[in-house]
Amino acid sequence: MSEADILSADAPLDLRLSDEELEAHREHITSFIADTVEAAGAEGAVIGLSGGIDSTLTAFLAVEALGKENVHGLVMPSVANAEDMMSDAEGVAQQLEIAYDVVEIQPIAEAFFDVFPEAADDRMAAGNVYVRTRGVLNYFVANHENRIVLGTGNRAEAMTGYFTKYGDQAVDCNPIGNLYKQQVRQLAAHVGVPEDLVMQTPSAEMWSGQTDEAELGLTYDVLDAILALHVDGPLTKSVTSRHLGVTAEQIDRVVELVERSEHKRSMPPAPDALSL
Ligand SMILES: Nc1ncnc2c1ncn2[C@@H]1O[C@H](COP(=O)(O)OP(=O)(O)OC[C@H]2O[C@@H]([n+]3cccc(C(=O)O)c3)[C@H](O)[C@@H]2O)[C@@H](O)[C@H]1O
Ligand SMILES: Nc1ncnc2c1ncn2[C@@H]1O[C@H](COP(=O)(O)OP(=O)(O)OP(=O)(O)O)[C@@H](O)[C@H]1O
Ligand SMILES: [Mg+2]
Repeated sequence: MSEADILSADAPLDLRLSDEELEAHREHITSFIADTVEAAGAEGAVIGLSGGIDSTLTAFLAVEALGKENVHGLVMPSVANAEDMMSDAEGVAQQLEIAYDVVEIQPIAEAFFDVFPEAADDRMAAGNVYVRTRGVLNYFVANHENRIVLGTGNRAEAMTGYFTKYGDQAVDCNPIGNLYKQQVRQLAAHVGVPEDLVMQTPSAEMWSGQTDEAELGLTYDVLDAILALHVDGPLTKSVTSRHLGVTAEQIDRVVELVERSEHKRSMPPAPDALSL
């Protein structure tokens, strides 16, 4: 989009896609999933189901792309998960009629906590253990069943580094990785995800009461708009601030999140080869 198009839009925070655009995304993403599975010579996909909107939408699209018999869901509760989220996750698997397992990860995480008890009280370090444990289990099943692991990361999370390095980002592909969070909700509603799941408060559930927006210090509407118009788009900081009605500090915060998380989006670096 050009700067003139952006500035003439009525609702600056609204990254709404038309029905035609949503349908194009649906077809593009389902083809992507089918092609990725085929290119891997795999027989289907594994996906972690949290009851949240990212995994629910990805599961809906995966079933459309691969057929329900080729998607295996894993629901992996820890003590940090709300019970209603876990029953929502099972409800998604049941609605889609896919095979799924419920794997309690608390005992696995406790084995890690026991060997470094001093780290177990650090909620971020401990929360990342839950996330990485789920990644290990996804690959355990994928290796055994010749499946690929579907990631559920969206564009706002990828750009801000709002994921656990080698945790929920340790996947084979991210079908919704180019959609901002608002667009994830729109596409979810479009493909028939139940309304209560579409409107759920986003949470990583690494500790009780965690929410994405409180931790990020930004709502997804503001975050998406700053990413789309300023970081991905052509608007300068001052034009973005005036156009969106956001503060310079909010823009600085987003830019800082993007810059600080560069290491999460690239392969681990090594020094240049020395020719001796
Ligand atoms: N500049 C740099 N160059 C190379 N490596 C660097 C680095 N800075 C940190 N690191 C490494 O990265 C580690 C920190 O990264 P990491 O382990 O990911 O941990 P961290 O980024 O501190 O925490 C993960 C964040 O993602 C959020 N999250 C996680 C999982 C799911 C979701 C969700 O939305 O569902 C959200 C979570 O709430 C938290 O804000 C450091 O311990 C260090 O090993
Ligand atoms: N308890 C869980 N069981 C299985 N998978 C999980 C669980 N918690 C998280 N995951 C996986 O980690 C992914 C990242 O979590 P994230 O919170 O970003 O997405 P979400 O829960 O699907 O959506 P939302 O952002 O609305 O909370 C999930 O999409 C899911 O694949
Ligand atoms: Mg979640």
